[in-house]
Amino acid sequence: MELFFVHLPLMSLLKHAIIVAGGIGSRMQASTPKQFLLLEDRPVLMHTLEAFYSYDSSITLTVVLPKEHVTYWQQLIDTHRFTIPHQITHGGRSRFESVRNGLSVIDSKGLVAVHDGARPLISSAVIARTFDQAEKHGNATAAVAIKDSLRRVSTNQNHAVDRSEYVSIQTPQTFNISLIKAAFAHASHDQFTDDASVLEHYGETINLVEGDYANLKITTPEDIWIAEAILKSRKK
Ligand SMILES: Nc1ccn([C@@H]2O[C@H](COP(=O)(O)OP(=O)(O)OP(=O)(O)O)[C@@H](O)[C@H]2O)c(=O)n1
Ligand SMILES: C[C@](O)(CO)[C@H](O)COP(=O)(O)O
Repeated sequence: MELFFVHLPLMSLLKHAIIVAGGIGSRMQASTPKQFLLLEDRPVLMHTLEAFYSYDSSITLTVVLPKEHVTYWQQLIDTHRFTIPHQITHGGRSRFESVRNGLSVIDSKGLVAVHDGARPLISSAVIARTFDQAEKHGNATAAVAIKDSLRRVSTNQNHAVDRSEYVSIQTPQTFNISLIKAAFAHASHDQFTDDASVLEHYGETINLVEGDYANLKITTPEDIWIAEAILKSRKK
């Protein structure tokens, strides 16, 4: 008797992204939180959402905003005729709390990319890399090699350290949803500066993938000029 095997295509897991934009941007020293500042013709946060939507228009987008800026964001949506679908939830006092709030409104299984709203230049290639690797390993975090020399500083001294032992961590940080929710539920404090650290604290090994130097985090005023220069160079 002959047996026939039907090869079904592997079903891809459902994709979500939480875009955290719940901070106040104190280091930018602007009157409006940096995620709403104009980068060329539209707010930083719109560039970020467009990047995820152009990676995959079927992705579910959750935006975390400071509660007191939700109305302002809705006005910006009208002004800029912004049509990318997304749900909104409120931020917390720390980035950790904002991500946790974002996770709490996602009730399906699959993969979730957590990304800083303040990283508007993220490429489809880096987003894809984190989703592909998270599908295989349960988590994937974008990282780049350090370009500067590094020194460890203490009160009265400083010492050179070997920079090849370090990488600079970016977002997206992409996870199996059940796993990252369990890690956030288990966390004993809210001072984690990123989500991979929350998962590591839960006992998992972090899987690094190649990020992109252009995926800068808008943090201080000159970052806006640099981001605009990068956008301009992409149009050439
Ligand atoms: N309570 C917070 C703090 C930060 N973030 C978001 O996390 C990302 C990275 O944080 P950071 O660059 O530090 O933003 P801010 O906290 O806004 O900036 P600052 O530290 O200069 O005040 C940003 O997109 C920011 O909006 C957030 O959603 N909720
Ligand atoms: C998540 C992050 O962007 C990875 O580099 C970074 O840790 C955020 O840190 P911040 O102090 O909130 O800017």
